[in-house]
Amino acid sequence: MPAPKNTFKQALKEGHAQIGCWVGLADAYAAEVMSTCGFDWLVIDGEHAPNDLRSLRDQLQVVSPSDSHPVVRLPIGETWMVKQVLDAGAQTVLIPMIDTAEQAAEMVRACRYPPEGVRGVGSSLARASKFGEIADYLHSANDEICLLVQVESVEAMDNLDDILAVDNVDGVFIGPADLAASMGHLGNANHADVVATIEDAVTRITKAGRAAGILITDLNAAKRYLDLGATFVATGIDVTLLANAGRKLASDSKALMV
Ligand SMILES: O=C(O)C(=O)C[C@H](O)[C@@H](O)CO
Repeated sequence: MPAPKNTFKQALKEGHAQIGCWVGLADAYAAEVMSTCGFDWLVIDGEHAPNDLRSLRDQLQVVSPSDSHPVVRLPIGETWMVKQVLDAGAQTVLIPMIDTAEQAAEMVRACRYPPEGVRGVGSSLARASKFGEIADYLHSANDEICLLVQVESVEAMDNLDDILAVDNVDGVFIGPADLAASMGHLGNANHADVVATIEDAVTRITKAGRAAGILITDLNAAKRYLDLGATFVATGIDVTLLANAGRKLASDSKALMV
């Protein structure tokens, strides 16, 4: 029995657009709620949400059985972190702050067992292999891992063509907030220069035959990027959805007393 088919990776290969959402409440119960919403993918955020390996695992356990594909974002691109989350059962990883082709190549190696890579062998202990039940996991896992790298700096944009030339990078995600900060527009991802850079990057990624992704909560902008060829587009954040809905209800409710 081989490693489970990564249907998200397959969808990106076939150019089928996937709509996703950020999951930052760092709680399995909340992640399970989000997995019932109908998103094609959910980012279990280990970078900006208060997650650790156990909470990432817990959320993988509740999201994996759903129709929403779990994508685990690491805090940073460290080989040992990739090893741990892949063993915990993540099949798709999102690596932030990738600025060079060398960094991207290092993450490719981290995702793959030897001889193609350096992923440590511990499948007999790993949830990924169903604790050894998947007898052929070691020889089938590489092809079912989906590596998404984030380009979100001026340096990354300068190096984008080199990053796109790295084999076995399955998708390139643009981080608008960090890109804006890197461009000198901290907090203003809607700045015309930032938007122009994003549109250029989506076009270049798509022309290179790679999957382009982004997180953008403005649905008009999301449509624009989908039209430019982006195929993994997240349009919301659970934390923001909850906070904004709560604030509006509190305000509307208090208005009843005026
Ligand atoms: O830079 C970005 O934008 C992203 O990478 C997404 C953010 O990290 C996400 O937390 C929303 O702000």
